[in-house]
Amino acid sequence: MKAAIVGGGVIGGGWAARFLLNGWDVAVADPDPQAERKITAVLDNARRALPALYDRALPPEGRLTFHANLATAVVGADWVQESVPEVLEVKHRILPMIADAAGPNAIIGSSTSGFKPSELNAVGTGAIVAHPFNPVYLLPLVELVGDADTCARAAHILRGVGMYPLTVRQEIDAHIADRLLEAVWREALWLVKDGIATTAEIDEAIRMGFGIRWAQMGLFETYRIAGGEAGMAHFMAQFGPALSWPWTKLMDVPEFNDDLVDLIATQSDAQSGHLSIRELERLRDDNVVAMIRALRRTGSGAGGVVTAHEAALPDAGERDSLPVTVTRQVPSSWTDYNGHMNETHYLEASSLATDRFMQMIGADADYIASGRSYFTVESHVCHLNEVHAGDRLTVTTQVLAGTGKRLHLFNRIWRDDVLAATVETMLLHTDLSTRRTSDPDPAVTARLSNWVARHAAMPAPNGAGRYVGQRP
Ligand SMILES: NC(=O)C1=CN([C@@H]2O[C@H](COP(=O)(O)OP(=O)(O)OC[C@H]3O[C@@H](n4cnc5c(N)ncnc54)[C@H](O)[C@@H]3O)[C@@H](O)[C@H]2O)C=CC1
Ligand SMILES: C[N+](C)(C)CC(=O)CC(=O)[O-]
Repeated sequence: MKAAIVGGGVIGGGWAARFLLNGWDVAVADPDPQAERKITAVLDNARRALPALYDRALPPEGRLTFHANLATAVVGADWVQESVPEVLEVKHRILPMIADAAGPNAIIGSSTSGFKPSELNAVGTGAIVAHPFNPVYLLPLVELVGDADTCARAAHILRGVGMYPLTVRQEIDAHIADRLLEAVWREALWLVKDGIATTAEIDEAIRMGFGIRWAQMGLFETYRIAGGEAGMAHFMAQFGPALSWPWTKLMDVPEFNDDLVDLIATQSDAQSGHLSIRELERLRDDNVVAMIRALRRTGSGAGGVVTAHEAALPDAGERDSLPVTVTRQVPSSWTDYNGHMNETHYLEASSLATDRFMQMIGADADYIASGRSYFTVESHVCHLNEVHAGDRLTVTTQVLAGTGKRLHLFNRIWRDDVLAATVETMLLHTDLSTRRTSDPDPAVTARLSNWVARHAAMPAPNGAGRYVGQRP
């Protein structure tokens, strides 16, 4: 699949990373001679952040090309994303050029933050609004506005690259999310202009309180809880009257002039000027990754999107006639003061492989919910080669024994073609209500026996049965 990105600035760079790291070829068209350098910097950040959301490897990266000529970039693309500046005349000039060069089935999305499809298509290009959020390679939301069939096709493609398409029922200036953001932005500008708060104080007011709430429940569910046991009706009854109190200045906007720009920019420099934009991006990305990973535990918000995308990634197949039970990229959070993957994560990778093998023999989530599982009783890790952030790992699982309650596995952790570690592990089938060992369900035993039979003919792995300190 090929994506063309027209306009490779902040947002175009983010789109390029999102498609590229999901295996698409990406062609970028931007007249700025600095565009390639800037996108390379965004990509460096995206490569350390996006794979860290997943417990499985994303597809191999696609091919990235840069083009001075818009038509060369667009030709043959399945998706064209216009991301030029938010100036209607510029979009009106670029969109017909895209439509002329694109194939009839290509989706043309515009990143516009505020223009309606009817405004964009006054020049008749068939574009839809596909409005993303910065950083596009991490945040799943894309607001889709426009022709229903095109939006449905677009939604399918966006889910395939791990995004969350939200189709806006009716076109409106600034769609849904930017109307909300704009309201907060206007009020914040008033607070700074009137000398009530600094930019830093306003940011603390957001991130120490409601900012944390919104990532996991949004506005309405949060306020439902705030109504106490009587829920939303009580919340409305209590705070409804406040709408007519002088809590808000949203009806008018501060005059946009040089004084306001100077005031905000000076305070912002004092607040964050000690860090470069790329450093701030990395700080933001690390925090966002950690938050989305936390949300994966409950399936809330963006966490549920990543989990669903991960489940749809293709199976890894076999290696050396053994099932590949894990493929994943090493996140920087797995590395330590020695500059390589910390020992805990070898066991984590092996544990993920064992979980996958349990699923393959039918000891899956439903089986565990029915009160039966396997407990690990012993593991032995051999560290053979170093692993670094960004390396791709594959883990294979060999069954050494699997009769009765016992499940004896040998997981090999590969860094490309290098054997990085082996983990030999013994598990016992357990009844979760008595917490005592028990025989597995006959269906699990039967599946396991098949694997035992397949692996019985294989030579015993080098290193199986080793103890600490043993010479090779
Ligand atoms: N920055 C943000 O937070 C967000 C921006 N957007 C939208 O994304 C679009 C782009 O915004 P940014 O990336 O922030 O702007 P930007 O200024 O960072 O990038 C715009 C890019 O377009 C390029 N460009 C200008 N004329 C061009 C042409 N004729 N052909 C190809 N490239 C051309 C420029 O060289 C520049 O690299 C806007 O419509 C904006 O509303 C959407 C979501 C968030
Ligand atoms: C400021 N903005 C209107 C360009 C913001 C957006 O459109 C979305 C975002 O990422 O905040």
